[in-house]
Amino acid sequence: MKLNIAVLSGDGIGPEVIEQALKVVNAIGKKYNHEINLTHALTGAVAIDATGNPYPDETHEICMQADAVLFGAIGHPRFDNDPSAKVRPEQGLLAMRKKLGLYANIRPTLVFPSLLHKSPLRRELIENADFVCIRELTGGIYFGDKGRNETRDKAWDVCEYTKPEVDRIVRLAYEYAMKRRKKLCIVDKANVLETSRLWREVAQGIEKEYPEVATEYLFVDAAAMRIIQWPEGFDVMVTENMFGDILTDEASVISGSMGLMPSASIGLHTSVFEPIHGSYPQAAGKNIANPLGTVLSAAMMFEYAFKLMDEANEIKDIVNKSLAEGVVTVDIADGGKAFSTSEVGDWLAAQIA
Ligand SMILES: NC(=O)c1ccc[n+]([C@@H]2O[C@H](COP(=O)([O-])OP(=O)(O)OC[C@H]3O[C@@H](n4cnc5c(N)ncnc54)[C@H](O)[C@@H]3O)[C@@H](O)[C@H]2O)c1
Ligand SMILES: CC(C)[C@H](C(=O)O)[C@@H](O)C(=O)O
Ligand SMILES: [Mg+2]
Repeated sequence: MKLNIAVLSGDGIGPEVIEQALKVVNAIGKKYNHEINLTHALTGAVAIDATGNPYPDETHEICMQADAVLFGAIGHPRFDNDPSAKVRPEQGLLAMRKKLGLYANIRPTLVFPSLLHKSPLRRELIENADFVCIRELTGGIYFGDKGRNETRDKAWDVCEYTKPEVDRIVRLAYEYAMKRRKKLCIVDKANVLETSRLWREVAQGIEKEYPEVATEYLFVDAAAMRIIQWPEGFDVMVTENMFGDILTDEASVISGSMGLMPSASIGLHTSVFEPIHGSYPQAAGKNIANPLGTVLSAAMMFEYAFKLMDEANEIKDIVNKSLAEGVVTVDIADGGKAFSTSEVGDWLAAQIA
């Protein structure tokens, strides 16, 4: 098969983790006889430096033409520490999500048997945890009107959702739950927010169409608690944009490292596959970042974008093998030998060959 992949490495550790994922993608391509065509494009701080725009039109065109996008991470401390910056790397990520219509961000919480000891949560609490957060990705407070008054001593970010936006993501979550253990938790703040009351109203209508699915409604504060108190109680969770952002970083603690968590963003145009972590600037250029979240995002790309399950499963298997054999970066080395980012990538690719 011909697989045309747009590669947006971005900033910080982005290029380092993407390089490892590409070693794996190329090895899989070779083994399974796929023609892998990679087109690299700029986004984030590097795109601002080169073009003034964090998501240039040319990058968007490349993404639109591709079969899938593999995305590293964006963000740079020089913007994080400058509240008055007019253009920011994060705007590039948001523009990409909006322009590609990526309304559903699928973030599985992965529990690896060989890493149970790395989680701050007790083994018996997490060993059976297996849930997926479906995060709405193109609406809410991220995309509403934002601004300052003339004297710049008042600021606002408006949270908005329309019925069709809620309808499509809740339906997607129900369909997802139907293929799993048929449990759906709808996370909102309907006791306070009007947008959440719209979510609940829409969800209650759709709930009737899925009598086989056990539906539960939780307020986001209670959900945050439940994630660490009883994670195995969840199967599929669906929530709005910002709640999903925060809850999935929290859930990454269960797996043992933020560097392990993959995601798939799907919607109207080309799907994007990216780890949930950021550009981790403290580690940039040091060859220490964990590449497995990006490698597992590549596995999700084979599964969701190309429907190539053998390839996806082989990637997941070799990641499990690397964890079991201790071929891991410092964040999960647990005092044992820590391999560099590139050594882990080389090892994974060599297993496939
Ligand atoms: N999707 C994205 O591109 C994305 C996501 C989150 C944050 N950001 C941006 O990244 C920059 C840094 O943000 P931050 O520090 O809040 O979040 P971050 O995810 O970059 O890092 C938070 C912490 O997670 C751990 N971590 C993250 N990635 C890791 C990896 N691959 N291996 C091992 N440990 C890892 C580290 O302990 C790190 O200190 C900011 O500019 C932010 O806007 C981008
Ligand atoms: C960098 C930021 C805009 C982004 C988000 O909040 O969506 C990030 O935290 C993520 O989770 O992908
Ligand atoms: Mg985030």
